[in-house]
Amino acid sequence: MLEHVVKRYPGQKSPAVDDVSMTIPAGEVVVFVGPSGCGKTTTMRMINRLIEPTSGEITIAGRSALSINPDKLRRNIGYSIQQAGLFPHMTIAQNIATVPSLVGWKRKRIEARVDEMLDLVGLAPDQYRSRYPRQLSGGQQQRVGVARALAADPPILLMDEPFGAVDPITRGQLQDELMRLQSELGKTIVFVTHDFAEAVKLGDRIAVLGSQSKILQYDTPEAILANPADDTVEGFVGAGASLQQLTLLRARDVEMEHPPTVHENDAVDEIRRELGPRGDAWGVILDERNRPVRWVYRHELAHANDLHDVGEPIGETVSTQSTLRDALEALLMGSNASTAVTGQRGEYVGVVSIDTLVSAIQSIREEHEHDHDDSEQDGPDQDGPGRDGPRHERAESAESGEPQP
Ligand SMILES: Nc1ncnc2c1ncn2[C@@H]1O[C@H](COP(=O)(O)OP(=O)(O)OP(=O)(O)O)[C@@H](O)[C@H]1O
Repeated sequence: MLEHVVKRYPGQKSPAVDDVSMTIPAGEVVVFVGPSGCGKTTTMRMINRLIEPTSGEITIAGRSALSINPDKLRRNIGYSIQQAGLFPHMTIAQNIATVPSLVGWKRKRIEARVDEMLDLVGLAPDQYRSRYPRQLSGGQQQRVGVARALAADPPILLMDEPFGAVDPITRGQLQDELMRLQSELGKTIVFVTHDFAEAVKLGDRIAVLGSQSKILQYDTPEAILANPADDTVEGFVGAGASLQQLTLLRARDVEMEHPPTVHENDAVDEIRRELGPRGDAWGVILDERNRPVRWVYRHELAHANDLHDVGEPIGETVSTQSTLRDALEALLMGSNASTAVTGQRGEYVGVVSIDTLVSAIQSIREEHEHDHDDSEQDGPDQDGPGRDGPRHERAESAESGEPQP
């Protein structure tokens, strides 16, 4: 918890951080987002006392951070930064072992922990433990940076633009991985970025900061997207707000549509009957294992004798775990204004149409229209669409193999 925290750098007229108060809930990911130079890094570094506040109070689990020896404090707070900040002259294993060695772990325990951490971040220990940082790609170095920050199992993790220096694809992968890790570890994470989309993806809560770290809005991503506190926040959220809202919901969270279905081997008359006389009616053709294969339109059936010969390929499908953003992308690549949704074994479940996507955005917006003022105290709304558990579970990728609802 930060209370009236001020940081004034020597020789500066105005403080870099001016009177910031906020509570960071345990076990959540809180993202500081704001323009360059607004004081995000300064605010974050005061939490582990890499920077000493000029005034104000910082308490961690009820204890004043200023009363804890700074070295001890920092050993309990993992820290990872842009470009990983690895020690170039030390091997990957030595880098990861930094804090465990400092706190006096036995050699065997450290070795086991290094391998466990490498596994956790998706790097084969045999291959990587003896390499030096320069022998790794940027993305791999970031992974090691995260492994090092987690090595001594600190309850709190500070991450300062940790994925800022990698290409967009690697960045997306690292974000997915962090969400997977967090769903296992449940750390309290403070994450700094200037990328609002990254904040939406990773944050349970986002603090939008203005100059001198003034908190312009501190709320869930849903609430900020639906109801920016003022013009500055709105400008920051940007024109992509509606699209970003689609990353907050999964296909399984919305009511899917269920057009008529037919199996390839069924008689053409069956689907004719189901679709009725309207030429623009359409349905879904399934194969013998119930996987969706083609869209079929009523007007194509006039002279058809066999369902193997009609329809348009369905192309990209999404799973019930996929986000609505994925569904939109699949929809835009296909021929029908709908995306077929499949279950764990690829079996057909229903379709998400463009109308479903539009109404999902509308319902998020309406839900947050009136609760904006008190949402800071209330915490996340557990009943709303998409509030089906901690955010990191909800937005995880389709590969997670979670049981279907
Ligand atoms: N050691 C320092 N001495 C003097 N001024 C500093 C120092 N560190 C930062 N500042 C100033 O404090 C302000 C906030 O800097 P800070 O690095 O916290 O911002 P930031 O939001 O993290 O920026 P960025 O996104 O560019 O990293 C800036 O105006 C910066 O110039």
